[in-house]
Amino acid sequence: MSLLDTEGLTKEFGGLVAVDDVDLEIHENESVSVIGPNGAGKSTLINLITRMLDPTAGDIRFKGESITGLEPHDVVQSGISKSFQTASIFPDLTVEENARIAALAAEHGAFRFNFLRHQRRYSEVDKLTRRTLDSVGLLGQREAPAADLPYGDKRRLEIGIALASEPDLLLMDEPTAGMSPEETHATVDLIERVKEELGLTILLVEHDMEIVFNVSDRIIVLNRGRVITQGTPDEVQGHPEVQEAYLGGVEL
Ligand SMILES: Nc1ncnc2c1ncn2[C@@H]1O[C@H](COP(=O)(O)OP(=O)(O)OP(=O)(O)O)[C@@H](O)[C@H]1O
Repeated sequence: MSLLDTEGLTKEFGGLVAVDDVDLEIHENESVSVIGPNGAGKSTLINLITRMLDPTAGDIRFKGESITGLEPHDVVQSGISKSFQTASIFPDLTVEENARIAALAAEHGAFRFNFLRHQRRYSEVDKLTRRTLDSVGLLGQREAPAADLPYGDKRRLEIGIALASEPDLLLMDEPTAGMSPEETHATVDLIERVKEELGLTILLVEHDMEIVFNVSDRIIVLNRGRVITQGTPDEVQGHPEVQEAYLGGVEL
């Protein structure tokens, strides 16, 4: 069974069809990248899955159940998390405080219906905070104000914050945008490591083809809201429509 699938997923903005009748299937433990030219509908697709946007038509299923009617925080509780760009970090708080807030938010959902067990949960928040920082290699910097972290480490913290809810599916929208080559390498290594260690499934939107071809088991190509092809990196690389649509005919 697929972990996530969409059927006829469509989003219109006025007369513009940003996501057009998209059927996707993402399997457990896969790394899938969505690529396509500017305006192809990649971010809109991710925002539909996190329920930040309402679809015009179609259905989204996670672990076999429709999530199309859920609120965004219920989607997180169901096991889907998105690594937001710097917006999710509180710059005046320390790295540890940032991770703790994410851990608290994650635990809050779990103890919503069980207030008597708050006390026990606090030690779980401690554990989760520590594990979150450890998983992204930031335990050593836990006392630093988040604002003082180098850019690449800020992005690691965001990935950590997304991991605090212990998701099954991690969505990432251009995780290496604005990074130096060294930071990009470190982030790609981090993505691969957390995927292995935490048994994650990853759905990635990315422009950097080196990253896409390195980390993806499968690539989905969008153009004008429609899936024009999908397959392994090798299959997609040679596809004439991809070269035409995505690269304007330039060889990859
Ligand atoms: N909130 C919105 N209101 C109106 N139009 C929108 C909105 N969000 C996106 N669009 C339009 O929908 C289309 C798809 O946009 P989207 O941001 O999903 O593309 P993208 O593939 O992520 O592009 P990029 O690679 O440039 O980030 C574009 O034409 C965009 O202008």
